[in-house]
Amino acid sequence: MIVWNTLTYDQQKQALSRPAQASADSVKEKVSEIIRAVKARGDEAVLEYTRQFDCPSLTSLTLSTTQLAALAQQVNRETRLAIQDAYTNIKRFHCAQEQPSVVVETRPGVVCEQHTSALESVGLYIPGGSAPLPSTVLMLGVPAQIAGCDNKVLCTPPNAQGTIAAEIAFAASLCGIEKVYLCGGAQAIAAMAFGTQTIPKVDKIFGPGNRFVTEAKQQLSQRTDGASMDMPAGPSEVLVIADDQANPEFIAADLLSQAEHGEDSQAILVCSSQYVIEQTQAEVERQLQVLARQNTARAAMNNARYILTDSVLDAVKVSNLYAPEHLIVQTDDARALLPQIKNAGSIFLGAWSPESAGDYASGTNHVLPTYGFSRTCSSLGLSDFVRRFTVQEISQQGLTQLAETICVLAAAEGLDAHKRAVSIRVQSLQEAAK
Ligand SMILES: NC(=O)c1ccc[n+]([C@@H]2O[C@H](COP(=O)([O-])OP(=O)(O)OC[C@H]3O[C@@H](n4cnc5c(N)ncnc54)[C@H](O)[C@@H]3O)[C@@H](O)[C@H]2O)c1
Ligand SMILES: N[C@H](CO)Cc1c[nH]c[nH+]1
Ligand SMILES: [Zn+2]
Repeated sequence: MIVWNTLTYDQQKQALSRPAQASADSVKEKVSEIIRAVKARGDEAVLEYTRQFDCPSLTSLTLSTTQLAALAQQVNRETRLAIQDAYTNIKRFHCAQEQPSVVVETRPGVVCEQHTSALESVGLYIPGGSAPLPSTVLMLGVPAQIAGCDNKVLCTPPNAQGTIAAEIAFAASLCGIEKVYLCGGAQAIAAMAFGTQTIPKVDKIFGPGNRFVTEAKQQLSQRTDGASMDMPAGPSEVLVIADDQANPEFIAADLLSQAEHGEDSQAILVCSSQYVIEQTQAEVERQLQVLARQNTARAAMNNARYILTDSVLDAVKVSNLYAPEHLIVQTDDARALLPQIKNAGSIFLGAWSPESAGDYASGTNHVLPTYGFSRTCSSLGLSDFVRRFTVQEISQQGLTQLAETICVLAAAEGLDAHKRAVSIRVQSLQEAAK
């Protein structure tokens, strides 16, 4: 247990350091090598890496529409209904995010508009290294479908048998996704950014992934021949703020729910009660015993932090410093803390709002910024799948009214041609009026 108010500034930084960044340099180098290979050799390189990391016997990167439909058929009724229910809630929440066009007459005859249009071609990355994530298909596919993106390209790593989980195929079919490719990791991101003989080039790439995926997104977003990216959404993080009223069993379950994603997941409890921290630690140990992914969760819990603060408000300050992907608030009046919370990808208020609800079915998006990027990046939403553009239409009267302001500002900037583009019009109006 870490007692926050005894730490120096450097110790506080250390207490909130993220495990996934430790090996960043070797990951950077490996990812650069993969990107270079995909750029130079296209499909051949993607296939080579996919054989190396995912499926040694793979012969084709494509999953045909017939194969996709056959896989989707294999999903049992219970799972099918659950995927459909989650789809409905996610669709309801994301449909409500639609932005109406803005039309404003800033002064008579000067009409300014803002509209949106769907991105034409989007790449959806669905993680599959450690667990296939059909829920992520919904989180990316639903907003892409609502926005009306014409081209939806999905990449996900194949399993050792050279195929994908039936649930991924079913979720993809619900979202109207027909182009599915069997590749993962940095090679999949590079393939969608550059385009290969088989995999179409896309304008923007979405989706979470491990450190190789996240690094590839970062590197490719900085290249003129790359693609835009949604956000850095890497290894899962959860931070729980709790007080002496919180239930240690619930807290432990929430910490473990993210720890089981991967060894580099991070779980942090910041709590104003030493008793609750100690009970939670004991409970984590008890619950670990029965988890199927006990080894992964245990390894991640080695990076867990239990931080004792003087008050709940101090706990919020610690959380703001860390800027977690997910923040769960299990305190007496959780909503009352909301105005103090500055940085968090998605916030879960109260004892009955576990993070798993947002991961699967409540309706919010589970693709969220990690590594502290929740300070500046938003959780994924409909607006990420559209671009905004403005339109203006100015009448003779409108331009005449604006002319002096424009001409004075253009002169102040020493840009004569700008000034002339207005004055020439105003003069023509004055001459016509003579
Ligand atoms: N932040 C979010 O919104 C969010 C949402 C869902 C999942 N996640 C995270 O996504 C991650 C999924 O990771 P995953 O590993 O299960 O699947 P993944 O699909 O992201 O990664 C698997 C791929 O990693 C590549 N890879 C593995 N070892 C490699 C190596 N040594 N060198 C180069 N490439 C290598 C392989 O190409 C493989 O196909 C988890 O960390 C999970 O926490 C985050
Ligand atoms: N918690 C993950 C985001 O960090 C999303 C997820 C998918 N499936 C289960 N959980
Ligand atoms: Zn999760």
